[in-house]
Amino acid sequence: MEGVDYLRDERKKSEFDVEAMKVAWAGSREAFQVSDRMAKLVANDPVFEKFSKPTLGRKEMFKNTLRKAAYAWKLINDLHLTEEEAKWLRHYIDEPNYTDLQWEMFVPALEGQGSEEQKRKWLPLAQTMQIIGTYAQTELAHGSNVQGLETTATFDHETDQFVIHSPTLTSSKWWPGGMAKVATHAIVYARLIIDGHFYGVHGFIVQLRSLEDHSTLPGITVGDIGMKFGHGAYNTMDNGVLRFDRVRIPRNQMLMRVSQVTKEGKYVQSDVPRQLAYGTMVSVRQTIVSDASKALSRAVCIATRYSAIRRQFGSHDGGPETQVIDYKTQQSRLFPLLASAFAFRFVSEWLKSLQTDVKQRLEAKDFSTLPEAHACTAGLKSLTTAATADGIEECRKLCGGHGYLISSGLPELYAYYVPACTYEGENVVMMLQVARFLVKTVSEMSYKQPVGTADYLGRMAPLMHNNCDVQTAEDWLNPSAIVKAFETRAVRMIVDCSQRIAKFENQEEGFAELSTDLVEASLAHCQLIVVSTFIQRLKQEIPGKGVKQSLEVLCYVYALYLLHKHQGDFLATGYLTSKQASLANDQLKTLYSKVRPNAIALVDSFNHTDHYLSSVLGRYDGNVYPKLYEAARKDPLNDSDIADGINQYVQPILKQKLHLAKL
Ligand SMILES: CCCCC/C=C\C/C=C\C/C=C\CC/C=C/C(=O)SCCNC(=O)CCNC(=O)[C@H](O)C(C)(C)COP(=O)(O)OP(=O)(O)OC[C@H]1O[C@@H](n2cnc3c(N)ncnc32)[C@H](O)[C@@H]1OP(=O)(O)O
Ligand SMILES: Cc1cc2nc3c(=O)[nH]c(=O)nc-3n(C[C@H](O)[C@H](O)[C@H](O)COP(=O)(O)OP(=O)(O)OC[C@H]3O[C@@H](n4cnc5c(N)ncnc54)[C@H](O)[C@@H]3O)c2cc1C
Repeated sequence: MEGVDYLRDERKKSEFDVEAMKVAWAGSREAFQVSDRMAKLVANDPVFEKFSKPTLGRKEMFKNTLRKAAYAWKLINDLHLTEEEAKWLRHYIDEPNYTDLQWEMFVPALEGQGSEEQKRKWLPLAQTMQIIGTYAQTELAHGSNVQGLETTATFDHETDQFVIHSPTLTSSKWWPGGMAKVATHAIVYARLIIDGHFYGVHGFIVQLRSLEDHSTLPGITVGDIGMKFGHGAYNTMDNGVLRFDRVRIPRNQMLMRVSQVTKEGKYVQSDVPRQLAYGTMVSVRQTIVSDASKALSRAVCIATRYSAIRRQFGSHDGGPETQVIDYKTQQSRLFPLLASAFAFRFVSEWLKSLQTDVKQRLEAKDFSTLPEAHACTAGLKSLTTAATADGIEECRKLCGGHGYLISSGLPELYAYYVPACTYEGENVVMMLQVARFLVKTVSEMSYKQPVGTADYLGRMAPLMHNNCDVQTAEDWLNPSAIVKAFETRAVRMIVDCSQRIAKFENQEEGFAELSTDLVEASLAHCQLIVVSTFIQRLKQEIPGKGVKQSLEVLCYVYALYLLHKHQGDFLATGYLTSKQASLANDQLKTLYSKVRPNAIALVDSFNHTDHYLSSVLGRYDGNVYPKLYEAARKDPLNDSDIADGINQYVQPILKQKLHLAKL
């Protein structure tokens, strides 16, 4: 039997309706149709071919990506694609480039932080790509600490302009995507200075390049920061360095929704919180959570299909060896990742709806849910990107030696994905933001009832004193037992930290001293959100034979896997006995055997095309070995029998050996 037959047999074992599961994964039939249409459009167009990418040099690779981006823009216009379709099209092209910054950061920054007048002027230009923008916040010496940025924007009363300046080497903008070679404009974050007084960091629209010939404008020095981790992965992007030598911009190019500077040089703070200036980061963090489920599902799809094809050991009387997916150890590494992909998918949908709600409230000047939205996006961004990056690497290992080949698709995916743990808020820094929110919530509870994702903190008294009543492994198949365990663990960890901080004379010192425990407490809170969201999702109607039941199994796998992984927390907080933790682990193993017959169908439900996976190991048809062989044959080193350099550097050594032998 060949891999093709193995996957065919696997698909026959499925206990649920795969087409209905595709819809559940996508969120709705309409969402499925849009993404499916765009996936096929990209997969079937030779312009978007990407198998040659690993063999290209940096310049060729960059140019190739520009070509694809230009062609994609043409398609978007020629085919009158909707915003949603265009987003999926870019996603499936699967090559980081300047348009990510244009659509995910530059346009949202204008929308979220521009005044109505500024939006009227700049948005049509950006939305039609008459200008191309980037988001220039991070500097050589400061990224996480936004208030520590050094670039200055000094108001000049006489000319009614701001003077944008890089006073030091360390103030050079460093990292912004698309900035080195493509962006014509940037939203530059700088210290606003009026009459020698510092008014905080604000965003300014600055033109970098001529719209006529693309040359850099006077006073601007811009370039690429150099090659990044992984060959093809993120090197299609021109992350840049940028310096300003007293570049002048009109006053009305400071983003003025949150605060304004008048012609007279007066600083006016609107009646909106200053944190709204960080709004772009909040919205992109939500997109990053959604992207995590896509990246993880991609890696899991490859590792699962390959695990069903790969056979090692266990052959009796010349029969076939065991499929590696049947090893319990393989299942215990793979199936929690499969469950995590679904968990992240559902939590990202929930986060999107939370954000829509916050946006509507902000328009009505209700800022009450902003801190929670910030904590949720920061925390979930951190949780999902860390788990996804680790998960991709685990999938690579699950594929044994072949996982290390570029043709497996996994090394490139990892290298492309792993910076998500750093960009848009370094993950530990983000978890500390969650901790601030939680500690503050606890400290305010005497006069303010916690709501939303923190509402369980308001049920502190019972949660602090109850004990788990699970007695059998079966008892763990109960959503309320699971939620209670996660709530109790989180509440006890948060309260413990809060009480210990309170003992410090200086609360900031206490926070710093306890920061490692606080990060763990924040993780517990975020895991509770993901688990609860999964459970809530299952309370909704989910059509299709066996779909809900399969998702229920995955939900339990996700929750009990976390419980097992963090059993130290659960035991230390005293809610569980070691017997109950061990029962959870027993149940987890039973659940793996329920996932097993459905594993291939579950990864088929992601609806990933072979083009998107770009993996010989993860091919839909399972024809792995012939295609691996074929891919290897195509390596440039195999172009000729005697490679360049052999005659020059190897033959002389061999000949020298002969000479020595004669002596
Ligand atoms: C193409 C491949 C990628 C595909 C990925 C797919 C999708 C993604 C799409 C696009 C991305 C594409 C490429 C990636 C591009 C990357 C871009 C970037 O990385 S841009 C730069 C991002 N930089 C950061 O995220 C910096 C992180 N730092 C911060 O956010 C802040 O400095 C920090 C750490 C929050 C601290 O801020 P500071 O003002 O000093 O705050 P305080 O600690 O004093 O807090 C004051 C209060 O404000 C609250 N706060 C902070 N932030 C927010 C916020 N965003 N919203 C609301 N409230 C906020 C904070 O909690 C404090 O509240 P209290 O006073 O305690 O109540
Ligand atoms: C691929 C990529 C693309 C990017 N694109 C952009 C872009 O388009 N625009 C842009 O402006 N920026 C961009 N960035 C920059 C990115 O946003 C920053 O790198 C990120 O915010 C982290 O900041 P940092 O580099 O200063 O890390 P640092 O803050 O220096 O982190 C270094 C270490 O210090 C720790 N640390 C920092 N502060 C604390 C603290 N208070 N408590 C405890 N530990 C702490 C961190 O946990 C980390 O371990 C990009 C970065 C990458 C990698």
